[in-house]
Amino acid sequence: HSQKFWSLSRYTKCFLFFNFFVGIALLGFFHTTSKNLSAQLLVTPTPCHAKTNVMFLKTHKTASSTVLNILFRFTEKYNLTIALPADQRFHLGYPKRFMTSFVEEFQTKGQNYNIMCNHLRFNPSEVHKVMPGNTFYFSILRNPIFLLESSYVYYKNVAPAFSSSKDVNEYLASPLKYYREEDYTKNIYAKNNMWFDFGYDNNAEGNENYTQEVLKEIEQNFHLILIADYFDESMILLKHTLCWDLDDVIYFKLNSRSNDTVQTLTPESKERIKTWCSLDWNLYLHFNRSFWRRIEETIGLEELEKEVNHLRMRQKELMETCLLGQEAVVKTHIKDKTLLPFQSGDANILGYNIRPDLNNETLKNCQKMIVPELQYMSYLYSLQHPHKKRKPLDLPLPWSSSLEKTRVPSQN
Ligand SMILES: Nc1ncnc2c1ncn2[C@@H]1O[C@H](COP(=O)(O)OS(=O)(=O)O)[C@@H](OP(=O)(O)O)[C@H]1O
Repeated sequence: HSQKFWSLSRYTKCFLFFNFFVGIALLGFFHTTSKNLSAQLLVTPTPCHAKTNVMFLKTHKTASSTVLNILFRFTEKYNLTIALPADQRFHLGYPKRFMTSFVEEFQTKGQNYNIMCNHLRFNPSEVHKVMPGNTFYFSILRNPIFLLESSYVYYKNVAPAFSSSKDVNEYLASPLKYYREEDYTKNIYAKNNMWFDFGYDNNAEGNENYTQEVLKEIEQNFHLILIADYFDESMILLKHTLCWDLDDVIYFKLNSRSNDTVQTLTPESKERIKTWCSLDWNLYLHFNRSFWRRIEETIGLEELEKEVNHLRMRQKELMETCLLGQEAVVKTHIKDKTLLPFQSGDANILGYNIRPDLNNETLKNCQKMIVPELQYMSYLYSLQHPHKKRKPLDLPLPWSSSLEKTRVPSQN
């Protein structure tokens, strides 16, 4: 064969060589194209279904009211059922460990709730009786340094450890002077409050074995732990994990304070919080690490940044549409008193004013983004339990004045 080939004319040989190289080039082209195609098929996410059975453990002073508002709006948008506090209660029995009897109509509804998200102290066996088997469990943590300062101001009149000290720095200089374990139920805000909310002993000795065991248990009970200090990143991770739309996690920051009611922690105080609240500190460090690991393994940092930017753009757009002045205002500047957030301790909790020129539909959507927790919960309660006595809330609700005509919980 090789002899035959060499006896061919120069032109024929050139022609054959040319064909040979074109063939190789085409082969290479099709090979890479098909490789790209199959790679594309591999990375194209299989279409997912939005998860609608969700339990959120609402921890204290961790941006959890903002998450609650997101979940309340989601409940309404998809016509879901929600496990709300029974009778005249505003919480699901907190600080008692959760019991099914704290839920309105549990006896008749059984395991037929989609959402549960009001304050409760976690108690897995009882929570599991209320929520369906395929429920998604998540919660949120905040850096204990900022959390403790926020709690100090907000629970100043509730926790004896706080009310008996002058300010947060004085408290942290010698907490044992003010913190008495006998005041157990009222002092929960003054030491390892997140640990307590997850159902554990906030006064426990934090040895390595015990801490690791608790962390493992929390990992088994919860599918996701968000971090309030990276709230927007948390919302993107939540959206991806639950297969929700971007608009489902757009929010306005709720329950924040005026700057003049924020106390400045000294560097020493900041260090002391790490030891005084060492259980919470370890909890935070552990889940902050797993939060970022999860992001890297799923969304990736580059995509995360893109989506966080989208979220902020959409949030800005909605703030321009909805809000007068486009920012939170102090309580005395809130014009519509039905939108006044609950005030507590030394904190001046901020609220919002809605633009006066909105059409009905937009007005309603905007109001839902800023209506404070107690008002929104009472509204959902009267919708889901129309035959029950209304929650004892003084404030009529902006979009259903006929439903709401009852009295306020006392403000301290
Ligand atoms: N989106 C977002 N990002 C970051 N931080 C936020 C957000 N929303 C609320 N917050 C801050 O969370 C604090 C209120 O927490 P909670 O709503 O959990 O409080 S409560 O326990 O329900 O009373 C409160 O903290 P402080 O202002 O330090 O008190 C809020 O400012």
